[in-house]
Amino acid sequence: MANTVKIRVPGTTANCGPGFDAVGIACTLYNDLELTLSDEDGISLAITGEGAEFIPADDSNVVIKAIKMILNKTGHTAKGIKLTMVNKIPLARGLGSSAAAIVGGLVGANELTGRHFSQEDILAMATTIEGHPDNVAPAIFGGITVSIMDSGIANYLRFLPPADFSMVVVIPEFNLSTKAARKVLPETVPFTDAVFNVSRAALLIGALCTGELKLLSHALQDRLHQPYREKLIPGMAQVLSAARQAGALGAVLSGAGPCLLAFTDGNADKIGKAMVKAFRIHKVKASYQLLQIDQQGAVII
Ligand SMILES: Nc1ncnc2c1ncn2[C@@H]1O[C@H](COP(=O)(O)OP(=O)(O)OP(=O)(O)O)[C@@H](O)[C@H]1O
Ligand SMILES: N[C@@H](CCO)C(=O)O
Repeated sequence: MANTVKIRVPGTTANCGPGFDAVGIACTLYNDLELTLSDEDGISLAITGEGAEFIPADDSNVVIKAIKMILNKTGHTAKGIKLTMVNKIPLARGLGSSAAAIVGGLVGANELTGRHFSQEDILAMATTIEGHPDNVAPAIFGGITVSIMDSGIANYLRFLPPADFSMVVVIPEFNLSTKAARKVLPETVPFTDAVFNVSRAALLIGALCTGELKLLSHALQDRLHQPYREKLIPGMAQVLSAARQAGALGAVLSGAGPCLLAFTDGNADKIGKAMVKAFRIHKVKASYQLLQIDQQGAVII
């Protein structure tokens, strides 16, 4: 007995400035997975593309963890897992590589074991593995998502904006794990900073829902995580400022970094080049890509 499924999962950009651990956007950058469950004992893994040389081939691999979670919950008897991955999402750069890996494993295993779980169940399982819902929600549902945790349960809102905008992501040549980027965050923040972020996060969702893109210059501001993470990314403030000067609607740290992301309704190449140049001044090699919002989330292909 062997059955196979192919899954495509988008990368995601989380936080979007003030929406720390809550807001996420699915992006047109994808990992492809092919999963086979069989009676033959053992795990076999073939990875090409981003991070192929760093991804573990044992039970510590988050895709395998995700698959096993579904097998355990369904009592499925498969002994063998064969996985082929073609990765386009760079690892540990702030574009949701771990969320895509987890969601790919869950969606694929769910498909092969009889679709016992809804997308909401997948969100709950993915959040348990990832630790926070802001990347896994858009990886599952596509579009823009706002997620909250209530007594350990993830709830979400998913929407598409009425106005067109693109995202210019600048990818530096070094990586930064989410774990390391969370270690620099404080346990408490000043009340004024909390108010600063609550007001901007509310404005951000309002601006995106109504298409009032000119509000993004205010709405993307953040005091909860970016100021603390700046020291981990040489030139971060200058690269974000270069994006704004080149005409971006606003610019932020993507996820936990180190990628930096500019929102734009034009001038994408000018913005990308200005950001890469500003990184270069700080001796950081970087490249840029133009991304749109992915509307589908994870799909079986
Ligand atoms: N395709 C993959 N297969 C297996 N494991 C992966 C894959 N992609 C990422 N990972 C795991 O996830 C880790 C990176 O996750 P991390 O949360 O640090 O960064 P990220 O998800 O890329 O960025 P962010 O969460 O800021 O968007 C890798 O070191 C690896 O262990
Ligand atoms: N909200 C998460 C996103 C990265 O996983 C963080 O900023 O740490």
